[in-house]
Amino acid sequence: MTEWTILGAGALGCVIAGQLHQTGERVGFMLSERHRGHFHPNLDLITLSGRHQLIQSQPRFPEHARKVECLLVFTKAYHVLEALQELQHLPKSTPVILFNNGMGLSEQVKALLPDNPLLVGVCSHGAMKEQDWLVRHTGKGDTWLGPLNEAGKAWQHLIKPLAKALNHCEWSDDIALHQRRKLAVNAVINPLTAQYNISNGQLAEPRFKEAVEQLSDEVYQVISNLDASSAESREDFRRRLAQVIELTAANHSSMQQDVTHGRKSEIDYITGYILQHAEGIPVPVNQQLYDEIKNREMHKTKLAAQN
Ligand SMILES: NC(=O)C1=CN([C@@H]2O[C@H](COP(=O)(O)OP(=O)(O)OC[C@H]3O[C@@H](n4cnc5c(N)ncnc54)[C@H](OP(=O)(O)O)[C@@H]3O)[C@@H](O)[C@H]2O)C=CC1
Ligand SMILES: CC(C)(CO)C(=O)C(=O)O
Repeated sequence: MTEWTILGAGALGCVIAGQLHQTGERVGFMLSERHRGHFHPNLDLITLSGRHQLIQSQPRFPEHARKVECLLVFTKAYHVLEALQELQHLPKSTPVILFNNGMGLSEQVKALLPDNPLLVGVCSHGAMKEQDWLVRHTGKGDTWLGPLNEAGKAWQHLIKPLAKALNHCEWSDDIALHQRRKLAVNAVINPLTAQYNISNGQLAEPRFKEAVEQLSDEVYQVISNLDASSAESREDFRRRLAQVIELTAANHSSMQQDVTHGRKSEIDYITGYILQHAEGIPVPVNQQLYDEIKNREMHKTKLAAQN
């Protein structure tokens, strides 16, 4: 049986590890330097039903990379390249699956790991880290898996154990389509909730109607222009967006949480991707939100450096 190595033992990585462990899969964590020399308790996962599930796992560090059989990457988008670069002994035959939100990393990962089978996972489960090694599964979702390069196409069979563990996992030869659709939703919900410091559900209030409409129109135009042949209709996009807002109404988006806690956000890979691919389509609301969130990040970094 293949062992799944989770690179990025944060909220989502721990939830997926817990789900895999529950169905009898072998799971290991590849940890960051921050954890070296520290005590590693068992992972405590609070399931959707509120039960505590303790997961025993062998901690690994980059020098153990040659033993990795299948690598699932759950770091934030801005840590993916750095985290992969540390795994110098990763076998060329090991499949690597990227689960980060946002887009714009594919070409750099392909250049970094030209021989490995590369895949993308698009996952809409919800997860929240309550403290180190205490993680809550906050919502069930779908998972799509697909190839990022030619070698990745041979790994379709991975969907079977993933579907068993995660409730749903389907293969898509056009995984970029699923990435773009998720990006479009994130590009509306995340920066607005971060900027106004609100929960996802508050976006449905009348005071945000105009902002949501303007931003979703800009995002829709840019995303549909990327591949007109697979574009959904504007109405379908609006319906899907409203559904996510409703289903995650009580949640705070990842960007809202990052910005309020003074952490770096994934804005460069979400709104930044929209700005980079606008190709002449006017995107003033995206630009304004991008500038404001980047300013706040810069201000927090300066304050942290002074302290
Ligand atoms: N949380 C969610 O509900 C969802 C998240 N996503 C996406 O999944 C990705 C992960 O999100 P989330 O789990 O919330 O993020 P977290 O910040 O909770 O977890 C990221 C983890 O990556 C670890 N990490 C960073 N650099 C390295 C490294 N060099 N080596 C090993 N580990 C490293 C961090 O380690 P440490 O801090 O311990 O050093 C941290 O534990 C993001 O792209 C997010 O947008 C997608 C869908 C839902
Ligand atoms: C779907 C959404 C907006 C749920 O909060 C999300 O993916 C995120 O917060 O990054």
